[in-house]
Amino acid sequence: MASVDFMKALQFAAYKHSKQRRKDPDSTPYVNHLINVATILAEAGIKDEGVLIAAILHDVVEDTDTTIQEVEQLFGTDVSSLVLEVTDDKSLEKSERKRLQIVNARNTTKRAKLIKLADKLDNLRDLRKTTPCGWTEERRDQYFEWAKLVVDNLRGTNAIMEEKLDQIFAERSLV
Ligand SMILES: Nc1nc2c(ncn2[C@@H]2O[C@H](COP(=O)(O)OP(=O)(O)O)[C@@H](OP(=O)(O)OP(=O)(O)O)[C@H]2O)c(=O)[nH]1
Ligand SMILES: [Mn+2]
Repeated sequence: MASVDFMKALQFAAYKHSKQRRKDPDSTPYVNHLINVATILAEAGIKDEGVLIAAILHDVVEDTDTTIQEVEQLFGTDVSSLVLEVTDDKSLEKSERKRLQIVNARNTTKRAKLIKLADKLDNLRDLRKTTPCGWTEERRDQYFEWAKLVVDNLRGTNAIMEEKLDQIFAERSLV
């Protein structure tokens, strides 16, 4: 059964991301991505509550006005440190952020790696269906190639998610 803390995280994230939409043609509410990431983890056998809560909150600092301090006050240090580990530094150039994701993936804690794998899996599932609004085919292809490099540095973490990611990479002949 879902805990009070998990439901509070979902409520908080739904509120904070309420004005955001995904970049797909249907402009799916952003919160669907957060629910998908937590669902992927649950289906991969993850019962660690801190990981599931941090999955719900994984984009709240990167993509809303929420600070990491606010996450810490509301959800504690365990969750906030996980969220921090999966948050890109938006003050850096995009190319640098993307490079750092590849490099830093290896040194991330195992629990943060789980969230990163689930995040990439959901984003790649979306990309497999449609090209995000405003993206060229080339940008979509580059995302697959970049995601493969990140995932390669997250391996040995969860066989179920890695298998699903490998299927997607194989479909696109990225091996
Ligand atoms: N595939 C896909 N992605 C979408 C869609 N709508 C929003 N996004 C978000 O866009 C991000 C990927 O786009 P990029 O252009 O590479 O990254 P940027 O947001 O940092 O500029 C992902 O951020 P993220 O979750 O923080 O992950 P990451 O890719 O930065 O690791 C993803 O969640 C969509 O319809 N499809
Ligand atoms: Mn995400």
